[in-house]
Amino acid sequence: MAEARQPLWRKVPMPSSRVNPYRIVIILRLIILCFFFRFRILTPAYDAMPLWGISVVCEIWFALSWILDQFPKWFPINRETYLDRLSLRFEREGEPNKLAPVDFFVSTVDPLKEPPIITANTVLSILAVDYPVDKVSCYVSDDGASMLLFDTLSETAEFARRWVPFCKKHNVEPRAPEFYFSQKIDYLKDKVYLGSEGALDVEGKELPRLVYVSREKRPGYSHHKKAGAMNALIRVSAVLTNAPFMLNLDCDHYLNNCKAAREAMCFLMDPQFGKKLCYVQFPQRFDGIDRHDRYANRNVVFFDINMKGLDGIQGPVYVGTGCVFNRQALYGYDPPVSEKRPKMTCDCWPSWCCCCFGRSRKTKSKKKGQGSLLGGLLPKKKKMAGKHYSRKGSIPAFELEEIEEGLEGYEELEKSSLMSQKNFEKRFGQSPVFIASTLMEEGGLPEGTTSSSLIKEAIHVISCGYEEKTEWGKEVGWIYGSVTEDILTGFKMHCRGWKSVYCCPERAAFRGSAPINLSDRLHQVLRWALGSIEIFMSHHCPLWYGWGGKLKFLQRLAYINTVVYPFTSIPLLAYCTIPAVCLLTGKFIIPTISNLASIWFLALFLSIIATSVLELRWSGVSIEDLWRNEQFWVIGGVSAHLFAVFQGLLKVLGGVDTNFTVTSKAADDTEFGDLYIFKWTTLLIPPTTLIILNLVGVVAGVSDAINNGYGSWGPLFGKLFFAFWVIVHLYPFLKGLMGRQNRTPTIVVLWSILLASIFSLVWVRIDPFLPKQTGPILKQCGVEC
Ligand SMILES: O=c1ccn([C@@H]2O[C@H](COP(=O)(O)OP(=O)(O)O[C@H]3O[C@H](CO)[C@@H](O)[C@H](O)[C@H]3O)[C@@H](O)[C@H]2O)c(=O)[nH]1
Ligand SMILES: [Mn+2]
Repeated sequence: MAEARQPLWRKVPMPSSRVNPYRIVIILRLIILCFFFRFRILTPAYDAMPLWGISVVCEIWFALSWILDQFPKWFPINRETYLDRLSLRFEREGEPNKLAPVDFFVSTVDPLKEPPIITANTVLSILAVDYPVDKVSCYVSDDGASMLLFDTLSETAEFARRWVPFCKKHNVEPRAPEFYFSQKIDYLKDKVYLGSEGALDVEGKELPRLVYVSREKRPGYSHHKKAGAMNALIRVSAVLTNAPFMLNLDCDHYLNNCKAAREAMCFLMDPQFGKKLCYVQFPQRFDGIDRHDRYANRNVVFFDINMKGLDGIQGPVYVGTGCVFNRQALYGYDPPVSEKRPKMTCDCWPSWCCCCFGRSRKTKSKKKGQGSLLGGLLPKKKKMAGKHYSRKGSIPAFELEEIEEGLEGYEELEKSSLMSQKNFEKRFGQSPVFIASTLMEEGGLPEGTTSSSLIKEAIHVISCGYEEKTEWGKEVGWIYGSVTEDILTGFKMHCRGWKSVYCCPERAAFRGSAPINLSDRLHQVLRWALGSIEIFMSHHCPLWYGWGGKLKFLQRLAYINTVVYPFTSIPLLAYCTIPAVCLLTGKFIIPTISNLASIWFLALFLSIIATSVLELRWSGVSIEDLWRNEQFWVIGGVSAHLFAVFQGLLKVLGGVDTNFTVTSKAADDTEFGDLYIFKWTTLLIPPTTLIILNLVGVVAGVSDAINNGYGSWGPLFGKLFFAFWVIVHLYPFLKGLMGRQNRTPTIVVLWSILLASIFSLVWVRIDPFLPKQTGPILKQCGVEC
């Protein structure tokens, strides 16, 4: 009994011996940065003002983006769950099982890029989940309305009758057949069970529900891609099963740990803490990535450093898959306010940290009536469900009293019910069954409904006109307006004051596939960056949206970072080009460097290295992963991100729409997206140009040094170092460009040759080996000549 009362999870703080040095170095780096900028700004290069100006602007941008990236990692934490206590508390012998029901959502759209067998695997892994069967329902959204998938799913359902009992009997992991059988183990070694009848016997044993959903689509209606598909699933599932929690997965992310749903319940069913949670996010882990992870597909730095940092503030961002939602949060409600007076400080250290600073001011200024959308609706709820709902939490207490006082006469009650019915329809659309379901906070279906009428209603709520003139996609459900609907949806919830939790069980909860070739990968980051730009240019931009709300300051910094990072491509490209330009024109951006100044340069480099090393130490990320991350930052930065910025501008200024190109899930993609050749070439040009520019710069530097002696070795070394940096960073890109994994369109090669010829021509014009040549390069040694 006492055991059952114990907490279901625990925050595991990072040891202070790890975090404190890390924080000290961050502060030092900030101070050094100030001195560095003092030097840079006070010593302009008078003969190369534009170059100097550009480089300083770039440096300032880099510093700002560093701050945006760094400070949300100030309070990293880990969490630990206790599954045994969960089942002690909610699964007592002889009593009905009290674990909360969960609706699983799987989305798929393109049967060619996402072969149905992948979805089938995911579905099987869900059906075999270690959770009470009557509490599991699996909804598959097929945006492609593919007959092939429909057939596959009916076969899958049939196969599940064998597969599920087999998994449970032998306790296998993972429960996606393809991945289970691809493990190199001798299945017959210690269990000879294939002949046993029991494993095949499914009679009498219940299986979880499996529902195939393909929403209606018509020309002339906007379908809002994945977000639209998810919103259709919210409504269908509300009508058919209405579990209070839903687990959302992309079709390729199968359940790798059959206890994943239980892990999430340790947080969501926590009596106090759970009520404030909008979702529990799991890290994304991947199969089938090349051993060296050339294109940083695993995103380890993001999943093991940034997300753990956010977990210590208001919670991880939602990343689109592997996430268990609280249904109430998706309905656009505010989290319940705790019974106690609102705390003036957060759990952060030190207590005067910026997030609390912002908050204590806000609590005072909170206006009456704010966030009380439901104020007028409360009586209706009471009437309909005959139960007191805790959504009271979202309404300031004094206001609630007012409402209750106003409810004296029955007439008034009727009137307000009518009003609220209207409000509900405005918000959720015209489905009485759906609206009734939203009031059942504990889940479950309204009484007196027949399954045939429910199915009819389910079809009604996925018709394409259903969302018109409602709040779906604006305040309710997955939010529309960006191809990275995930970031936007999570952001809105955090703005409302919800918290989220990052859950990293030892055995990865889910595993998915990632694009392995360069073209797919660049396309993916292009889409992500585009999504960010879309948010940046919308009214949901975290730079100005929701100030005065409940978004913590550091959390806001993190969200700002997620929408502005693509812009870094511009200074990055400029900064990478400047050295070559310097060498070609003989004008330098750092005219003279004093001993003191060189100390700031050195200190800056050292502190950059030190932060990385200390970050690796508290997170356990390997140096190789950090390196890949850095490399891909440059590769994506000078190509896909840059392109996204232009495409985003085009969209806003010219109204050119962005499309959602689904990432191929099959490991061996055969065709090279023939439709997108033009796009690809455009993407591949900037890095190619960059490399050529730098090679030219290096050659220029070498010949210059040979011609002019000792005087120019300094810039030459700088140049060599820089070329090394660029080449090392672009190495995986080059390999991808040349390698077999990626069939490069001939056009890219042609472009490169063309660019190379242009530069060679320029080179011939300024050949410093010719005696008495007074080309631009020779000017640089000035007096010495
Ligand atoms: O009209 C559409 C388009 C996409 N999808 C589904 O959306 C999911 C994500 O698409 P994918 O191409 O795999 O995107 P990734 O880049 O791999 O996905 C990451 O980034 C996306 C945001 O851009 C998130 O939506 C994803 O969940 C997240 O895993 C897939 O299941 C698709 O089937 C739909 O259901 N309908
Ligand atoms: Mn994916």
